[in-house]
Amino acid sequence: MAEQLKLDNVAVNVVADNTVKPLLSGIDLTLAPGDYVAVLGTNGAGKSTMFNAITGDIEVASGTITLAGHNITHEKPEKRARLIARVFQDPKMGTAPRMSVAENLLLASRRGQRLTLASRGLKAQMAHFEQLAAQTGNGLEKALDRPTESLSGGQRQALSLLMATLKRPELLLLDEHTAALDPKTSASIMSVTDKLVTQEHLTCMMITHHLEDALKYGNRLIVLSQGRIIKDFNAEQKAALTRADLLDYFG
Ligand SMILES: Nc1ncnc2c1ncn2[C@@H]1O[C@H](COP(=O)(O)OP(=O)(O)OP(=O)(O)O)[C@@H](O)[C@H]1O
Repeated sequence: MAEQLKLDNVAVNVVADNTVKPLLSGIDLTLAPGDYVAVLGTNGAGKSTMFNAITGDIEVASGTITLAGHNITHEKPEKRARLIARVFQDPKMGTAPRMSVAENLLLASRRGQRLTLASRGLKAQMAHFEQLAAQTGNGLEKALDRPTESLSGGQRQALSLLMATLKRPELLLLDEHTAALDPKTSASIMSVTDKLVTQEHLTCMMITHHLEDALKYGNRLIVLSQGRIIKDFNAEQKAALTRADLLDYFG
């Protein structure tokens, strides 16, 4: 199997009150290119810590992390950010508030390059940005000149997703990215997410507490508990799962 992401026996510890507390232990996970994995687990199970270990926001105590053929285990987060895009729960996290939607998209299109906001560059890209924004189905294309702080949470999260995927990431990490949205907006952001991930065949992990979304989207589903992966369902097994099966893991 081709390997896009491989976590090999990854452990993460923190020291609190002079004792070592394991946050992640023995994490083994291999994703093929295009794998789209729902990540479930109770509060505190270690889901965000696993993402932090991959992005370098927390150091691993042992084990190795390989992404697209690069051993990134000890690389700085800034360097990994060229390969990894992450969308957070808070719509304010992903965008620069005073800059317009189009300027944010231009920045995202130049991720990893030197930043110059030449208006010529912006003009040349406007038609492309309009087309991209229209895909999200929430009027974002009519707001290209507006500062992102004036957008709705849903529009802002749609923009965060476009920015995360504009320059194809080797890995897309979605960290409860619909949790702060109302049910209708959340459903619409999930459908944009699904379109972007499947059309572009992106390798993606999505933390969610919405069991329906975990069942509906993606070709794999993993469950974390107490810092370990306790279940890894493939597409066939996932298709046979029910909400009740998943609820058992939250007992
Ligand atoms: N930097 C840190 N220092 C100390 N403890 C931490 C640190 N980061 C996470 N933890 C602890 O590790 C455990 C796992 O946290 P994590 O945020 O990964 O859980 P989670 O599965 O994402 O939970 P949630 O669903 O609530 O977001 C929690 O008990 C948390 O308090």
